[in-house]
Amino acid sequence: MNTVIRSQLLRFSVGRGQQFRFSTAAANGNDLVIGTVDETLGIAMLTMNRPPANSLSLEMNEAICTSLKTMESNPKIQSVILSSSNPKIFSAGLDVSELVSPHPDRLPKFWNSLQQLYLDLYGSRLAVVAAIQGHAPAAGCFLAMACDYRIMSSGDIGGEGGGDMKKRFVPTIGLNETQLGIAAPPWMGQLLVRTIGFRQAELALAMGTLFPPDRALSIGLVDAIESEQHGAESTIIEGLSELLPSISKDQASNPLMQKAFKQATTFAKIPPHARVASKLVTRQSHIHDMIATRDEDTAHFCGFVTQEAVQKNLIAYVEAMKSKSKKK
Ligand SMILES: CCCCC/C=C\C/C=C\CC/C=C/CC(=O)SCCNC(=O)CCNC(=O)[C@H](O)C(C)(C)COP(=O)(O)OP(=O)(O)OC[C@H]1O[C@@H](n2cnc3c(N)ncnc32)[C@H](O)[C@@H]1OP(=O)(O)O
Repeated sequence: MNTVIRSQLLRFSVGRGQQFRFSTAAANGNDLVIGTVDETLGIAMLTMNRPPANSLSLEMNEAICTSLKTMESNPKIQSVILSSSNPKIFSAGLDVSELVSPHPDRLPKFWNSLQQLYLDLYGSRLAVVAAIQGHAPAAGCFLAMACDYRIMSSGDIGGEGGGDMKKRFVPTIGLNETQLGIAAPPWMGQLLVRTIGFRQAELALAMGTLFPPDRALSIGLVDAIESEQHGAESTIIEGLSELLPSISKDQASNPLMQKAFKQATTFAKIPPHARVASKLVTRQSHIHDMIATRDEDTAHFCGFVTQEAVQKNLIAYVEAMKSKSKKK
């Protein structure tokens, strides 16, 4: 957590399938985010790459924002696929270690970076397609909701275990904050209301419901579900392989990724001014409300998270998470 990460754009080359990367001084030496662009098709791919769970730290939030802004600054790019290098986790939401015994200077900075991520993603001029291959709890769900289109994996046989005892892998999505003893911030909760409607959101927020793919589809939390059983070589779509970063090349025959690619291509063909104007019609008021209450929201968050009772819940939650992971 104390590792200082320099997030700096090293190389941004455009053209078919060329990549740009973020240099990070993280202990594991990994790039937090990998971006690729294809100017001919007008689409880009932003792959989250923060093992083990793509949780959102201050540096991760900033890396996503910087990457998105860089893509936006290229007038030839109209849409972007937001994906994960982890085939089972889209994003596990906020990095809980940012919330436990937080440093008083870092906590507001962290929250500001999340607010900025919301503003940049929800208000992006680009059409963003979320390729949700795995779990998307809490702020992972928020990330997906801030996109323009969501495609979720239907889950598959053979996700875990081996031989005849293979278990079915079923990813889930939702704002489960109440299960952690915290509440989703108002703007995040409102995003759920805007996505699935008042009553469904009211219930889901109170219960902290994590929805499996079929339920997420039926309530409109995602727009499509797709199997991840890789198709035959012949079903490979031109351009996708080049757009995938080198760590995800095996995803070219993944039907979910193919669907995301087709959707991004469709978005890229819509006259951009009309598409962006229509996006503002539905999103501008929510963005303005958030900006107007931003400082208040930060103060509220910092006050809420540092309460003794909340810290106690969070510590117990993190311990349970770690012991579950150790038992595997
Ligand atoms: C009344 C007034 C209200 C006002 C409100 C005002 C302000 C609001 C206040 C607070 C709002 C705060 C908002 C919070 C939103 C959030 O996002 S909180 C984070 C919530 N995230 C979760 O709960 C997810 C936890 N993780 C999981 O459930 C699972 O890991 C998974 C994603 C389903 C994946 O499961 P799987 O079995 O595949 O993997 P593991 O569990 O073994 O995990 C692997 C590895 O990853 C680490 N990890 C997982 N999640 C996180 C995380 N969120 N942060 C950090 N690290 C995480 C896990 O520990 C394992 O690591 P390892 O032990 O090193 O292997």
